[in-house]
Amino acid sequence: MTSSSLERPAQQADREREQDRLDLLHQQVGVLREHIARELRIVLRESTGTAQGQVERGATAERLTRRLAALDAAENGLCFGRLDRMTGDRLYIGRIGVPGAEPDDDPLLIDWRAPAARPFYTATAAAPQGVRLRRHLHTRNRRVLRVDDELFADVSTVPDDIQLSGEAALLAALRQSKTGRMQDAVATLQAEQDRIVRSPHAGVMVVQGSPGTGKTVVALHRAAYLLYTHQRLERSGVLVVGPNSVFLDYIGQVLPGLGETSVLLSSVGGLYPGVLARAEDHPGAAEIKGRLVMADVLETAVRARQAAVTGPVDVAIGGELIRLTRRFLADAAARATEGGVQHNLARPAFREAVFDELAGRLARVIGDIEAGFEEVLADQVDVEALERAVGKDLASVFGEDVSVYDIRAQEPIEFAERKADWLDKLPHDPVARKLMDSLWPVLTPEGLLTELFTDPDRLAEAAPQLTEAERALLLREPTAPWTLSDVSLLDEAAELLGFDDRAETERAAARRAAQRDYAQGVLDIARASHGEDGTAGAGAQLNAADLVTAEQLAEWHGAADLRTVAERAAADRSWVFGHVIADEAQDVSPMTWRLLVRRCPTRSFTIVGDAAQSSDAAGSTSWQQALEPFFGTRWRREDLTVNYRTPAEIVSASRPVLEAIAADLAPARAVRDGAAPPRCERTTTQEFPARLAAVAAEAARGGEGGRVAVIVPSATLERLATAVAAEIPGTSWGADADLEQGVVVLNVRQVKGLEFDSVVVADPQGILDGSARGLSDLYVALTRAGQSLHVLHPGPLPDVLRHLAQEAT
Ligand SMILES: Nc1ncnc2c1ncn2[C@@H]1O[C@H](COP(=O)(O)OP(=O)(O)OP(=O)(O)O)[C@@H](O)[C@H]1O
Repeated sequence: MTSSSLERPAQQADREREQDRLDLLHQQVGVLREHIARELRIVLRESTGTAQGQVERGATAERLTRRLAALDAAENGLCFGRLDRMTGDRLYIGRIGVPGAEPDDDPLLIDWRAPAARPFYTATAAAPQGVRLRRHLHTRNRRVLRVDDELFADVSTVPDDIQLSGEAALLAALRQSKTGRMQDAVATLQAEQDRIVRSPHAGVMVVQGSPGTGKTVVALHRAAYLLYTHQRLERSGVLVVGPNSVFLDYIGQVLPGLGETSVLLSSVGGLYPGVLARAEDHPGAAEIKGRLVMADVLETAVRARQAAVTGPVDVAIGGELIRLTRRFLADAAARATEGGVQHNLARPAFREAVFDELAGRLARVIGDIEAGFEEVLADQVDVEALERAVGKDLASVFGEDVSVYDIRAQEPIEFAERKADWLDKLPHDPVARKLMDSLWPVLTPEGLLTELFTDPDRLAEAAPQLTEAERALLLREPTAPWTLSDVSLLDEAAELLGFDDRAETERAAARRAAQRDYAQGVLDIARASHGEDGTAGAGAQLNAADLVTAEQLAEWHGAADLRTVAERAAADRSWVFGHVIADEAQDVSPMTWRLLVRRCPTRSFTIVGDAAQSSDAAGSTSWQQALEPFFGTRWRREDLTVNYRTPAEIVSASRPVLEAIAADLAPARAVRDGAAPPRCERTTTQEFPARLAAVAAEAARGGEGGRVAVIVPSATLERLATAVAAEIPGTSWGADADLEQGVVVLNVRQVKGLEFDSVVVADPQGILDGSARGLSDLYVALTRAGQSLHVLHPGPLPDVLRHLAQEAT
């Protein structure tokens, strides 16, 4: 590969000069920090005032705390670049912007997201964009270790291969051993990535790229960029959705490291507040639950709980048998839900209609009886005497407040009073309450789904569109855990059912806890800003922690909701995000797309993924097909073309698998080569677990502190992981795997989006046979390695990997 520019060796004098600059920057950040901490202490010291004042102070404290957090986050690698322009001026590029000491001074540091910083990522020898020199500063613990320069002046050759910005810095970043946590790439973003990160496109953008092309890098940096550029997003927040919690752990540090707190990272299983689904369905069940038709199934299931009776309903109440006709109930149900009112919200209207009918009928029936009495009595008996005689009995039948006086009252007044009387009583009447619970029960999403999937009759009634075999796949035990594919159904059900008290109560409790935690956080920061030895910093008089406890502060701020945007959004199903970023989006099911669009009705989406890596039976292999129902044709596609993760030797190993998925697919070009060719080894079924453990141990020994993944078929994960753990203590595996351990054992679903220095793919045929999209799964497994790949197969090698055996012999 040809370099895009001429690099010159870093001079010691340059390094020293840059060290001076870095010292100045850190000093200025220290001044800023002390200034903000002092403001925060003043806010905390102010005595309580009006409720409005408290809210405003709460908001100010939150803003200042966020600024302190952003300064903290920028500490490592504060400044990483310099641009010298042809015009002679010079810009330093870093994680945050740092103003000069005086208001009129030029900024000391430009935020990487500012327009002025752009040429740092996009200038090339062919199109230098006014840049004469681009310098990368490599720093650690506030020390400048090295500088790499690219001079764009006097370049006589134009590159004919991949154009890399800051090639030396990029390759140095890529050579580092993996830590089990993704690092940000602000210092080395490449031009094609930068274009997507900064895209002004407000609608739906699909970023397609082969494994290792930096789709996740682009997605996360785009979130940070959008938050920087669009202030409004700070209030509404950005939602980043990933495939599972191991993946979220892997990427979890990137955005806080960039100082961003308004981003909610969630796995698909965590998108419904109050439930963290981890279990997986049978692939067949997952596929069915992901179909859009499930929205109709749930709607039918809800309707079946709305007075959907097959005949009249007889109610034994008030000593009478009142018949409610099917027609009456259907009309009342239709009126209650008119205009799309949700089930639980429609219940009061339906109840009012039914109670009104019951009360009227009871009042009339009793009125008729009494009128009959009166006629008979008027002819034959002394009414006054009878009143005295039966008054007691009537009261015992109809209640204390039905007096004999009523018998002689005027009919309309009498009827109205009796009806009103019943209307007061019915809400407390056990028969009436039971009637309502059976005709129109209050439903929770969890209850609705449990009933639906545990009762074959209910399911058959709600899902006539599914075959009997399909319905059988959906049936489960009442105690079965929620699965990943249940989450979008729970959300859909919540949408149909409407407000649910229980969730609100939980939310209020979470809010109180968060306020306490927040208050403690404020105090911790105030304490830290006060100086490690407990003495006040320049100009400071009091330490907030000396003044108030976390509880007092939480109470004092009670009127304001002090949680970060991400925390508030996480607890609120109805939160509307300003932008949604979906990673590994090829696996998102239609029902989950429906949920995501509800979270962002303005349809501002960045969708990143690789159609060839789709292993979810409910996902899609075609963007057009997957997105059309939700976004029509209003989306734009961008492609990433360079593979940063996998060396060329490993890319070639996976190529035939990719071609078997679809003949027209080609892998992205690898930025590196020179890795050892992948190893392929056959073993026997008996020896397989022990041999796998030995191969993993060998990879761990050779990895120089790097990370090793053993990727196995789901069906044999437990057994094989146990064998590996017996050989390598500390081996971690499964849905809770700790990626910071040297060796992890995972199935393909768990390994999605991750990367390791060395990868052992165990039993490729088992991986192929493990799902309907086995080829895509095998492709994912083969493309996780940054340094070395080993394939171990008990039994014959699958056809798509034959070339490995030939290369190995
Ligand atoms: N500009 C860059 N600078 C430094 N490292 C980069 C850059 N772009 C990508 N990388 C590195 O390349 C690797 C692959 O990136 P990433 O995980 O974003 O790829 P991906 O396209 O999401 O892959 P997959 O499809 O497998 O999920 C990561 O280690 C990432 O840090």
